[in-house]
Amino acid sequence: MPRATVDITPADQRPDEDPSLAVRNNGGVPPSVDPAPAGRREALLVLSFGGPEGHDDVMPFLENVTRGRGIPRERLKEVAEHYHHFGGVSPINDQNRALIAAVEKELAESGLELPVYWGNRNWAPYVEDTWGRMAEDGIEHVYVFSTSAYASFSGCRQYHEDIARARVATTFPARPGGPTAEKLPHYFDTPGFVHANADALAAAIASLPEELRTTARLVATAHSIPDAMAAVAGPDGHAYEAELLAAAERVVAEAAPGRTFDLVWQSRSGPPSVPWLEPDVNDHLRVLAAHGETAVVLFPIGFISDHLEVIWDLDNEARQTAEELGLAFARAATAGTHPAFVRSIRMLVEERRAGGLPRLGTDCPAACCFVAPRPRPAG
Ligand SMILES: CC1=C(CCC(=O)O)c2cc3nc(cc4[nH]c(cc5[nH]c(cc1n2)c(C)c5CCC(=O)O)c(CCC(=O)O)c4C)C(CCC(=O)O)=C3C
Ligand SMILES: [Fe+2]
Repeated sequence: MPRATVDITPADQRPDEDPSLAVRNNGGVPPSVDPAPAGRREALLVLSFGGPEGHDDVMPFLENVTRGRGIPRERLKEVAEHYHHFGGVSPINDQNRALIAAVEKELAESGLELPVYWGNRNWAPYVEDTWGRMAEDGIEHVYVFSTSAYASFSGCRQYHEDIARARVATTFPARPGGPTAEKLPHYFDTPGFVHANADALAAAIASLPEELRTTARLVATAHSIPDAMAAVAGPDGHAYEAELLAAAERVVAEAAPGRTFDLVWQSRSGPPSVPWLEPDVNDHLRVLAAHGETAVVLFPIGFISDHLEVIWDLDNEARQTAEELGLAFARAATAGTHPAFVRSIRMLVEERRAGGLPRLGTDCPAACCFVAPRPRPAG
């Protein structure tokens, strides 16, 4: 079970009244509960993290990611090395291109005529530029699919802020602010996302030597976040952990019914003095080995593609930890372009176009998941 060491700030004591926060939800345009008006020119935007495309991009990219967030310089140098191992190229960009191609095909096959655009927070194509292009193309409304399935500042609110920033930056005269927007809801519990992860978990279990398949410990992983960020995730706090737990339960129920699993955290950064969600996956493997476990299957449900945090932090670091401990090791793939996942993305769009009830991730309360940027030290 995830640890909860921080008091939840009750929803009614959070700064809901700050109007600037409300403006950041979907760029200040409330999503409609009515069906999409006929004839409106709409698009789908895949909004992602971004990643470097070569050695020279690495440091500027990392500075974009961590601006104002108090990550020590030493940590940046260490993470830069991870990227340099892969020629300075993050796999996330090609993975997003592949996802977009799969979604375009899915939309076309189901008769939904919706152009698909791509924009990132931290690297080209920047979402601000994409927004300008959508405005020029005459797009009036955009459904935003963010490449994170969960609540939290990093996984949800920051994407709302990206949308708001992009709308402010769009000054195209014929359409100031560009298209209106609605961010699609959290999708950790959609059948397609669950099924894609369950398929991958079953395959990873099957990759182990036969005698270990039924006894291997199943370990779900997700990006660690600061305790303070976890405490304010979702309208009542701790939604990041709760949603991950719910997703992992569904995935295990489908892939390995009746078996137990652990949920642990990876890729922590930030100064050691700041508490983040624990245990770390490597520490957890040590505990498992000490308790006589002989095999582990990691399934990184916190991510939707096998990007750097997966292929470095798990396939390299955690695998090495397991080897040192004598634990047999397998790692399940992420959802990627699994057809069931791609289908569920199309269904999210269809659901929003049909109107309907407010959903978390789309209709977030004003201060939901809000974490103030760390103030810079004076002087
Ligand atoms: C919850 C979460 C997700 C999942 C949701 C989502 O996908 O959005 C995620 C995804 C990702 N994180 C990524 C990369 C990085 N994250 C960093 C830093 C941080 N991540 C955080 C959280 C998360 N991160 C946090 C709280 C920080 C501290 C700074 C801050 O408070 O904001 C840093 C700085 C160096 C370091 O400190 O490690 C890097 C380089 C990449 C790209 C990988 C690639 O290139 O393939 C992806 C997809
Ligand atoms: Fe991250």
